[in-house]
Amino acid sequence: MNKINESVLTNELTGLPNCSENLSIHQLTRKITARGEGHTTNTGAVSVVTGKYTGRSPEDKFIVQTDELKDNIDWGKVNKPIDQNTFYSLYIKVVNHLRNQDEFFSFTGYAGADQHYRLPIKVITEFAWHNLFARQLFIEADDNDWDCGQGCFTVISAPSFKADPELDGTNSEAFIIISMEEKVILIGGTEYAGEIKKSVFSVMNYLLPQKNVLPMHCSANVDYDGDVSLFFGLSGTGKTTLSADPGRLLIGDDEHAWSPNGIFNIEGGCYAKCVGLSRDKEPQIYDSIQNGAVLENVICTDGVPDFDNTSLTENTRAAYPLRHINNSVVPSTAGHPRTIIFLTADASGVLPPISRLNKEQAMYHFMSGYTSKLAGTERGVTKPQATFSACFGAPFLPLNPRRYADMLGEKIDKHGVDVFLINTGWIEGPFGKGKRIPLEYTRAMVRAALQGELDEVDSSADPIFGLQIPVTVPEVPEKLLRPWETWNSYESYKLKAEQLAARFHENFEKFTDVDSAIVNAGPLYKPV
Ligand SMILES: Nc1ncnc2c1ncn2[C@@H]1O[C@H](COP(=O)(O)OP(=O)(O)O)[C@@H](O)[C@H]1O
Ligand SMILES: C=C(OP(=O)(O)O)C(=O)O
Ligand SMILES: [Mn+2]
Repeated sequence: MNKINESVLTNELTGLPNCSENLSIHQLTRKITARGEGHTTNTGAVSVVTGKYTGRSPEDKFIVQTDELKDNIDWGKVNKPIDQNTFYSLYIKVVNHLRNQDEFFSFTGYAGADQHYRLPIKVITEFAWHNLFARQLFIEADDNDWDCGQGCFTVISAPSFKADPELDGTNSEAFIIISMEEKVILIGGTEYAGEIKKSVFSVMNYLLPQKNVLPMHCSANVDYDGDVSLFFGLSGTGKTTLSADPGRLLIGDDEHAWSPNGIFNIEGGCYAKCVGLSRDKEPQIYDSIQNGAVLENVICTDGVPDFDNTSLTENTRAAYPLRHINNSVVPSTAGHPRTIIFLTADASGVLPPISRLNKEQAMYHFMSGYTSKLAGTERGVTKPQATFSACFGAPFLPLNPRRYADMLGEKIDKHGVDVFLINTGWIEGPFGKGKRIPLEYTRAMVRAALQGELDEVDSSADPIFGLQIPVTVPEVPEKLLRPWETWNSYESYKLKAEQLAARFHENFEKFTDVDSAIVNAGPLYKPV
């Protein structure tokens, strides 16, 4: 028996008279307004603010270190160890904190749309709105269908419980602690709902590889002939935006897994960034913010959201279930991908807007995970910050990135997948300095790649990065395709590009024992 069961807290939280279980969307919405947690908007969404924490807090995230995990987890800056006793004493405090509330909430459902691989989860929250978030983001069980099976994971979220770092062994008042052994995720001190979904994703990134399933930080959609595409990318690179496509069916916007049977969504809902959201540019996302959706940190006046107001954060969010998008696939499973797109938001304006990757380049760029952290998603990031985030999702990977990369490589090979690198970042030239490449052009490039329109198009070689750039893409100004032509001077382009290439090489040094063909698929330019 484990320590939690032995403790005085044998009574589970659920089952207590003050625990409201599996309330409906309507009931939760009423609770949220009655308890003063938030307001409803003109479209029936719920609007809440999260206070101090408006993005993820990576410094506050820990994994409980046990003998079994010692050699399995890739310990370091992302996966910081915390000892079992520290976890247990904090767990007891948090549970008591919840038990002492007049009311708290519980949702039972699943992570994983494929019945063979799904993980039963329980999300126990102090706030009604976090429970609505969980209901919308995870997968609902059919009535009476929920089966804890071989082990349910419990997420406990108690934002008003603030840790004392000195006493409790945390980094700050906020903490996100994962115990794989106890199957518990303990969250306190922060109200940002993204912690709930991304910590479950971290758990899936640990569990699924054991079942020979590859978890992926990507969105997914499928055309009407069944051709599946994946869009990998770190936060803000366009997974949610670009996967919402009226011409294709949405499978999911953020977390998927690839099994021997095909792909499946880990979640049942989407979590879209809302900064600058307009019906004109992103109609599907805009129209999903209806009854039961949750708006986080969006300023509303008389119930009308102002998506241009970033006074609380750049990282404003909307959470809604997949069924709010009319062309979505629920249950969200599909076949093997035919095309994979790596999204990168290059802040230095030197990566081409689209290039085709051969197999070795695909591996090289997946392992590198070059992009920028965008303002707001992580605490302390206020402007685009270049980063190498392995597998385009380093913050969520408990295992060594090689595990995931090797699995992806095998699958790309086996299924003959086409891979493209698309830069959704900042470009020099025609649209003004410091502007992101217009969304309409990125969409046109994605369309061309997915419809096979680039298969017959010649390509030109990128002089610094060695990427194959299509010479033309329908509906995209030709000049935009080759960054060295958009810069005012070739020399300044070259300098910047060489600097970035050098960073690629430097970052890749951490990968030892890699096939030389993959190492050589990096940038052509090498610093002397
Ligand atoms: N060229 C572009 N491609 C994709 N997104 C863009 C582009 N230009 C601006 N954006 C904006 O960037 C944000 C992308 O965020 P999102 O799709 O939520 O990323 P992710 O899901 O990867 O975190 C959206 O707010 C979108 O409107
Ligand atoms: C929710 C997050 O991810 P994304 O922006 O990819 O949706 C996050 O990183 O906190
Ligand atoms: Mn997203």
